[in-house]
Amino acid sequence: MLVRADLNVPLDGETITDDGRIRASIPTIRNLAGRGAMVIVCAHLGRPKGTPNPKYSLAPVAKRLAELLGEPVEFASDVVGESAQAAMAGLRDGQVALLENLRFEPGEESKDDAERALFAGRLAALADLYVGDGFGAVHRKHASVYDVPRLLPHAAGGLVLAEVEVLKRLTEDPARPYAVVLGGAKVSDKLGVIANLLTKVDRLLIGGGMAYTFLKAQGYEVGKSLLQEDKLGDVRGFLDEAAARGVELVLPVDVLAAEGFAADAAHEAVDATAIPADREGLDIGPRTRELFAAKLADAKTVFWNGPMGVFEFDAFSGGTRAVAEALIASDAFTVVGGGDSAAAVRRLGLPEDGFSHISTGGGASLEYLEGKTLPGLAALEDDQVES
Ligand SMILES: Nc1ncnc2c1ncn2[C@@H]1O[C@H](COP(=O)(O)OP(=O)(O)OP(=O)(O)O)[C@@H](O)[C@H]1O
Ligand SMILES: O=C(O)[C@H](O)COP(=O)(O)O
Repeated sequence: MLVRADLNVPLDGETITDDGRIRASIPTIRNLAGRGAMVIVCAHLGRPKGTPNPKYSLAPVAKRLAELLGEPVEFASDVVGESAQAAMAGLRDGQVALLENLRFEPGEESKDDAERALFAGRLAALADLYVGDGFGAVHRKHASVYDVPRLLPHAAGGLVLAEVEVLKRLTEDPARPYAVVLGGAKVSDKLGVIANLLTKVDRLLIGGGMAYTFLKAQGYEVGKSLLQEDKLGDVRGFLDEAAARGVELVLPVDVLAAEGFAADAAHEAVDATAIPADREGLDIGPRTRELFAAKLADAKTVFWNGPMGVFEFDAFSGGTRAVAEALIASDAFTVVGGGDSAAAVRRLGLPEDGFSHISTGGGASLEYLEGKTLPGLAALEDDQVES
């Protein structure tokens, strides 16, 4: 049985700094192994772009998976090669193996259908059943997510089913005001969802690395902050659209401007309209924290994706903490989505049960909320196609 999981966890060298996604994957793997299946788990880590790279090896994840399962996990040092074949051949009923990072193979993410299908065929040949349980990756039209379930009898895993159930509540008649808070660093991915979100929400709060493209689009300088120059035109369109629809688009009024990207970088709070040219915005400032908390206080539904700053550095974690605390204090239906956002909540020592739900998917949840058909979910719903 091939299980597509999302084990894309943050690493510091070989140390896993947050194992939330591995923990979230355990119940499905344990359930299947417990019922006697030979379980081959496949997953990606980071964005190695089609070539093997030890920095993105899943080896540390295999070790942690074994610890959490309390059972040995055979780790294959390739994806569909000799090591994977040997791991498959050696599996006994109830045993678990993990393949090396799917994204070491160019076929996994290829835009070319034939190339993807070829790789999918090799992956599918390792098993005779497929379980899609990698919720965080269901928005990717990748071989292991989209093509393999077309080749094998398939089912959705428990994690995917549980995530979809919660997100449905956000799409079907959410209690209003409905606010979405966006941040993080995957700016180009996430700018794409804004156009659709503007048709659904009452308030959109933008912080994190995403905010600087908005500030620049309004004509302000952002110094060395994260900037998606090629999206400035789109962002100007979002600002107009929000105004036309009466959606409140709330941007930072101040930021922590740092001398460089480092934990101990000298920094000060400056107006968002006056970021010095040699500085980099690494967190929202104190006035913005208050503003965002006020905008969240009377919301009845809140979805939050993406940290407000570089929370991995203590000095720049205050904005993320403030948003998290505002959600914890509110009586709204609150959902946090995203590997890093969930990791931030745990790293800051905040109670996970302070939120209605913490989702393992960032981009995946956002695209679901947009009302899009997600390739990985569509593939699980489709009738099986003969290979
Ligand atoms: N102002 C900023 N400048 C640079 N990086 C930032 C800034 N604000 C936040 N980040 C970084 O954004 C990263 C998280 O962004 P990402 O978009 O991946 O979040 P996520 O949606 O929770 O995760 P995923 O989409 O992977 O599930 C963190 O590592 C954080 O340091
Ligand atoms: O971290 C995530 O959001 C998922 O694991 C998907 O990763 P990706 O954005 O690199 O496709």
